[in-house]
Amino acid sequence: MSHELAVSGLSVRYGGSVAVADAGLTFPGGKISAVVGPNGAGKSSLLLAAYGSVPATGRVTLDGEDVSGLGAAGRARRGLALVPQGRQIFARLTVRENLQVMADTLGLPGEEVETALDRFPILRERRRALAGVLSGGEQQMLAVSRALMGSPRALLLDEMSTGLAPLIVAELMDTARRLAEQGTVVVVVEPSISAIRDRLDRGYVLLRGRASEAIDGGRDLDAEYQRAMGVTAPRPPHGAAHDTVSPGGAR
Ligand SMILES: Nc1ncnc2c1ncn2[C@@H]1O[C@H](COP(=O)(O)OP(=O)(O)OP(=O)(O)O)[C@@H](O)[C@H]1O
Repeated sequence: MSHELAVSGLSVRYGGSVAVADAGLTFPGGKISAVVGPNGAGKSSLLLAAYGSVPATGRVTLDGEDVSGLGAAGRARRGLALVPQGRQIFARLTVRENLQVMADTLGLPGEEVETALDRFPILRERRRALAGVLSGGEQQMLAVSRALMGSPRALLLDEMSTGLAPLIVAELMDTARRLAEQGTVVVVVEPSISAIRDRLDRGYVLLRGRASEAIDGGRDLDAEYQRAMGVTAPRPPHGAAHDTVSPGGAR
């Protein structure tokens, strides 16, 4: 079954400043969607608001069910999962203990911990290691595997690829693709998608809290983002030379 996550009229305010302004975005299962925007555009705020861990106005629906009235724990139990920026694993617990905490939180049986350890071979190998001593890529795999416990309907990945080697990013994107093929909603949020654009199906550009229309195709999404940031000149008329301007306009 293919799932769907949608937000409409979603706004996030911190005191007097607006981080997300009246956003309306739809994330269908079966596809890898991206939200791309520069630092401070409101990407994390958007994800956290969808997940229910920052106060927001507007509506969030999962498979048509309005979950706006639920907190993060309630939304997690409905099948929404978030890998937050910075991963937020428990550094002083072992890999296995980190997974056990999630199993306990969601009331899952012990076998789920074994399944989570098997999701990436390195996790089983390092199951007794303290999570704090894992490499960045290993920590990200732990965070992703933990988020997948309980088979969520929608997985939100906040800056998953930051600081990771291309091979690790490729492995994580393979996992994302397998999930999407099973109908799971997969949303990746990144300040740059140049390295992964061929792995993306669609997405939105977010600038100063405002989202674009949905854009199909990772390459078109990246091109639109570059254009919006002033990195690439608008596509010239047919037959004319294609100028590339300096990236000085980008933040
Ligand atoms: N807890 C907070 N309190 C006050 N302002 C905040 C808070 N969190 C974020 N902001 C502000 O909201 C705006 C959007 O921040 P947000 O972290 O959502 O952007 P982002 O696109 O995820 O940025 P980055 O790529 O740097 O992580 C920024 O101006 C930021 O300073």
